[in-house]
Amino acid sequence: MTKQTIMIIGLGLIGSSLAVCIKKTHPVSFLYGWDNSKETSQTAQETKIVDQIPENFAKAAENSDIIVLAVPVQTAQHYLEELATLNLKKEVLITDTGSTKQKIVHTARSYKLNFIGGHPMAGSHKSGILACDANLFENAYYIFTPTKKEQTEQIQRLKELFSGTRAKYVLLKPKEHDEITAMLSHLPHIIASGLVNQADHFNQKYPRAKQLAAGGFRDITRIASSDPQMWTDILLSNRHTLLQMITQWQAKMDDISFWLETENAEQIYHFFANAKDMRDRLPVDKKGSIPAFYDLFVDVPDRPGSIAEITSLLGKTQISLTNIKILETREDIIGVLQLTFKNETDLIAAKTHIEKETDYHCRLQ
Ligand SMILES: NC(=O)C1=CN([C@@H]2O[C@H](COP(=O)(O)OP(=O)(O)OC[C@H]3O[C@@H](n4cnc5c(N)ncnc54)[C@H](O)[C@@H]3O)[C@@H](O)[C@H]2O)C=CC1
Ligand SMILES: O=C(O)C(=O)Cc1ccc(O)cc1
Repeated sequence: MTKQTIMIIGLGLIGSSLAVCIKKTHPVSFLYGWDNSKETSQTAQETKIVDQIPENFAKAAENSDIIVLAVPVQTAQHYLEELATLNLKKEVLITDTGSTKQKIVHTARSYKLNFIGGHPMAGSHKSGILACDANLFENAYYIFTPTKKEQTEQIQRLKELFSGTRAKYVLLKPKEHDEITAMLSHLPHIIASGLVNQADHFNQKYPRAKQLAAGGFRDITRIASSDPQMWTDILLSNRHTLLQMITQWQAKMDDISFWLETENAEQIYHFFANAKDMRDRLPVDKKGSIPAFYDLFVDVPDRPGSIAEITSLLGKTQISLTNIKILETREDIIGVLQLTFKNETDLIAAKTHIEKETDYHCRLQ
């Protein structure tokens, strides 16, 4: 790739991870970064994730060959509006990373911008520049949503730009994209958060319920830890599709209620058997669409020194942690420590080590 100037707007999880991937494969390119958080901009500058945080947004955008919007989906709409008022280069190509595509593609078209919608289908329930990960997109799907045949050349430019992600590129129509992601990503987020909210209410009656949350509850609700603002934006921008899917979901729940009321064991069995069959046939590609972080949950007694004991144990073995969080700190009970690792090897090594050296119980979810 010839020397290009690229501007990344939004330097959170996705923007900063893309910036690192671009720099890796295109070291001669020049990267501007723009973020409305001073702290994030400062981190991006200090860690050299981008080459420059410009003082003047408009000048930097006008100087860019490619502009990547990696901000929340509603914010991306406003940036398109602003970009449309600038004197951008004639050949400038604008793309985004948002989780929904119809609205943004429509807005870009209304401003006659040279725009291709993009969506790297990998991420995490973590956000912000501190979660930046050069391997985040490896083997994940990276969707582009061109609207015209003539956009082949621009798609090629983007494929080259993002080659360092090592993602698998897929082309979809914006509507197809929004329907598929509504089913496989947006509706599951609603259901996961709904379950947690219901359990929260239940917890008032049985305060120990939270502590007893079993593996299944943790598995299905992991994504309820995602950024609430990001998900509010996503839902509102895929409203019509989601309303239909929620209606279908409600009908499925009505079926279950009816089979329970009528004690219809056969139908209930089919419900589970059919789901098991489909679930067991899902491709085992670990990063096909989702987490790039590996969490270990350790039950620790609530006594001074237990957290330090674990971190120093891991320190001695050179297993590096990317994050540590205390999930439960109430006095009389055992606490849960959430340890996050960058890869599965570190996760398994840490689990084996902690279990060998202590009597703490470890769980993967
Ligand atoms: N988190 C995930 O797993 C995935 C997210 N996406 C999409 O990518 C986009 C970015 O998501 P993340 O990086 O996860 O979010 P994030 O919250 O980690 O990063 C967003 C960044 O945008 C900045 N920002 C917010 N408003 C701004 C404004 N007005 N001007 C400049 N900067 C602003 C924030 O300070 C933050 O650094 C969203 O549209 C999201 O739907 C796509 C795939 C996966
Ligand atoms: O961590 C998870 O399970 C996710 O669901 C991450 C994610 C969030 C938003 C997207 O548009 C794509 C992937």
